[in-house]
Amino acid sequence: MNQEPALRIVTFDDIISEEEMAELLASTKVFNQSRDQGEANAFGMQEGIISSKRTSQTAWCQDTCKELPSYIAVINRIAEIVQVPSENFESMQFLKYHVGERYVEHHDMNNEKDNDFACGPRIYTFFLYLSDVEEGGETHFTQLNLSVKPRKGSGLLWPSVLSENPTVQDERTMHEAKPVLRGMKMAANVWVHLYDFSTPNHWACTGGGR
Ligand SMILES: O=C(O)CCC(=O)C(=O)O
Ligand SMILES: [Fe+2]
Repeated sequence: MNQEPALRIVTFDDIISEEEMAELLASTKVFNQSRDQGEANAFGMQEGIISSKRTSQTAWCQDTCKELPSYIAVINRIAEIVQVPSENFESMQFLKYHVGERYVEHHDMNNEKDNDFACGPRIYTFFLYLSDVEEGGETHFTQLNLSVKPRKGSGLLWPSVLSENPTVQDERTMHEAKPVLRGMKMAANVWVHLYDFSTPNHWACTGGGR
């Protein structure tokens, strides 16, 4: 019998505390215009291109940010939930959306070329909502007709690949960030790869410096 493989999208309350949010955001003052993943060169280093699809601002948790007790605690919490070692995680990426800003429909596993990278494709997204939003700013799964409203401190986990074959994109998790209509949206991505991300990312792997 041909059965649709299972798909679980899970929400978590209070996955990050007020104090942890404050510590992480205080360490990342520089937000840049969001970039997309451009073409990869021969070494697997992707070009970052200013995005027309994503009008938010982005900042990466880097260097001392990654040594903060809050960062380590949150990352360990996520590793425990997804049962994947934190070496397979990209650094946390913070997002800030003002009124009118959004991210159009896309998939977090770019395409099956991501399998060519040493770190493999992104298998999960663990998304953190770092603010409430007065109106708009939902994460909307376009194929599933499912909208998640930002709630400060909550988390959302979804897969980007099929559990029975993690090299194949799960097209059901196409999604968009709806425009913020009132207020401001702060959030963060933690992308989880199939293989070790930290070691190959020293030389080149998807996600480096975007
Ligand atoms: O802001 C959101 O709700 C989703 C953002 C997103 O999909 C992304 O950054 O890849
Ligand atoms: Fe996304």
